[in-house]
Order: sequence, then C-alpha cells, then structure tokens
Amino acid sequence: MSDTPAIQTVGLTKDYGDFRALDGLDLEVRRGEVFGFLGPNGAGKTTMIRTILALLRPTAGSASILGMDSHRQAVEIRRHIGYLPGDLSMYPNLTGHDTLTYFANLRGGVDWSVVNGLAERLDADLTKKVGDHSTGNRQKIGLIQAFMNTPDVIIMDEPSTGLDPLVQQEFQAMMREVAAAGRTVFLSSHTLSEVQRAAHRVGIIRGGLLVDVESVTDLRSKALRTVEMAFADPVAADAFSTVEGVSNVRVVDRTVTLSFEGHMQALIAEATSGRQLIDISTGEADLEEIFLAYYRTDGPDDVHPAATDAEVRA
Ligand SMILES: Nc1ncnc2c1ncn2[C@@H]1O[C@H](COP(=O)(O)OP(=O)(O)OP(=O)(O)O)[C@@H](O)[C@H]1O
Repeated sequence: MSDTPAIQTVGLTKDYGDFRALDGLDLEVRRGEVFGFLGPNGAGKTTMIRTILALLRPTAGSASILGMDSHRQAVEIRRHIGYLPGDLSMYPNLTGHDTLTYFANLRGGVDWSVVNGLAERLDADLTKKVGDHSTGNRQKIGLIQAFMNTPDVIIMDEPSTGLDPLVQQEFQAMMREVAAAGRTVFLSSHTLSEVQRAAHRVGIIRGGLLVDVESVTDLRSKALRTVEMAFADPVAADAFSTVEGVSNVRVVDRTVTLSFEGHMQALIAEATSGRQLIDISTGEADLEEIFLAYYRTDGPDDVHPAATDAEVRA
C-alpha cells in the first residue's frame, strides 16, 4: 500500500447540470509531498476536493486516496485523512476547546498533547467562543482539527484565509514537517505566493482542466530574472547573446547585466568558460508572472508559460 499514490484521479469529471466543472482530470499526488492545487476563482478546485472526498459523486472517472476507492471505501479513507473545507462550519457558542473535542469525538478520540502543541504553534486561543473569534483565529481552529490526528493525507481548501504572516510561516513549517515524515499535504489556493514556499509541486487548473503539473524548482527555472555579473577583464558586447534563455544583454566594460530564463548552471558555465567571474547577483525569480500567464484565458491553452511570459514582456 505504501507504493500507491497519496491521491490519484483518473479521468475525473463532474458536471453540474449542463455545466462541466471538472473535465477528465488525471492527477497523481505522491506520498511525502506538499502539493499545491492552484487555479483562479471558479476553476474547479473545491469541486475536485469534494469529489475525491466522496462529498460529490463524479459524473465520470474515479479517484482514490492511499489506494482506496474514494466512494466505495469512503469510511476507511476518513480514518487516514485530515480535511479542512473552505467553509468549515462551527458552532459559534462553543469554545475552541469544545469545538475540537466535538471533532475529536467524531474521530474516536485525540491525543490532546498534539492539539495543545498545535494551538501553541499557531498561537490559537482555545478558551474563547468560536463565534467571538476573527476569521483568522477561527481558521486556526480549523487547521488544528485537520492536523490533530496525525493523518496520512491532509487535504485543505484555501487554508491560509485570514492568517497573518507569522502564523502563515508556522503553518508552512507544519506542512513541511508532515511531508518530511512521509505523509502528504494537498492544498488548494488561488495565489501562488501562498504555496510556493511550502509546496514541492503545483498543479494548475483552469476552467475544469488540469493545465500543468510542475515542480516548484522547474517553475523557478522558467521565471525570468535579472542577472548581474562582474568579470576580471572587459567583456565583448555580444558575449552571452547566443546563450539560450538570455535576453536584454547590456555590457559596460567588465560588468554584464542580462535577463535570464532557464537553469542557472547553463549561464554560469558560459560565464566561467575562458573568463574570470568575480561576482554574480541575481534577482528573485518572479513566479507570480509565470502563474498569471497560466491564468490568462485569452491565449491558446497549450502555450508554454515561459513563452507566454516572454510575449507579455515583448
Ligand atoms: N452546486 C453547483 N451547481 C452549479 N454550479 C456549480 C456548483 N458548485 C460549483 N459550481 C460551478 O463550478 C465551477 C467550479 O466551482 P468551484 O467552487 O469548484 O471552483 P473553485 O476553483 O473552488 O473556486 P474558488 O477559488 O472561487 O473557491 C464554478 O463555475 C462554479 O460556479
């Protein structure tokens, strides 16, 4: 069972009447990874999550979690997963502690030292009534209930809603720890910045179609960044202009500034071949721009994001 994917969908399709919200989704989420499921509003993220959790019946195709069929083995699956829906309903008059006790009882008990540890990390007040909490503080209770049973797979729909930056940082550390322990995190989001620090891979969905699945490292290599290099000797004006992924080359005596899109070692190899490189600095890869290229609905579907990115900048 440990070789089977954490989550797998095959041709997963969901229609609401005449409207196709999910269109033949083939996706494999590995064990031990944080997987970010990204897409604009209305792309089908919640529909996908609700379908794989058997809260919705697929129109076609199938889904499995830890090798178990989503629908036929729904009860067994519940024992192994943590789930934070986008609209978790809680009783406003219950305190955080009572709310978590309620969720724990549904699961047949919980280790309170884990709960208290999570509450401390997220700076969550469990003594206050849930209805008196701000959105972000209520969300912390939701996160605790998703993590508290040390589940094999944690599925979360827009989990960072309302969390302040410090809490987000802690939450990202929690996700990374889950993955490091060989367990799996699947989270949906509509903003890349929310997942790029924690996720190993991202799947991008648009209009019910899975547009791409990429590792964050590969996404980064597709991002255009500015590179500045200082050399021991003057550099020819046309140096670097033939290197793949290089554009906007400016050479001033011993300093070269250029835009680069690709794996860094290709550029470094060229920079150090027959030259003495003294210093190099690069700007932060702008993943958001790549992601926006995926989001745009006015271009052809099969456009490579980097090409779109270049078009946008041209
Ligand atoms: N019960 C329903 N009946 C009809 N259409 C629906 C229903 N639920 C969702 N839809 C439609 O299906 C599409 C996908 O919705 P879904 O909620 O899955 O998107 P999402 O990616 O989660 O969006 P968001 O980021 O806004 O939460 C949308 O166009 C939505 O209007």
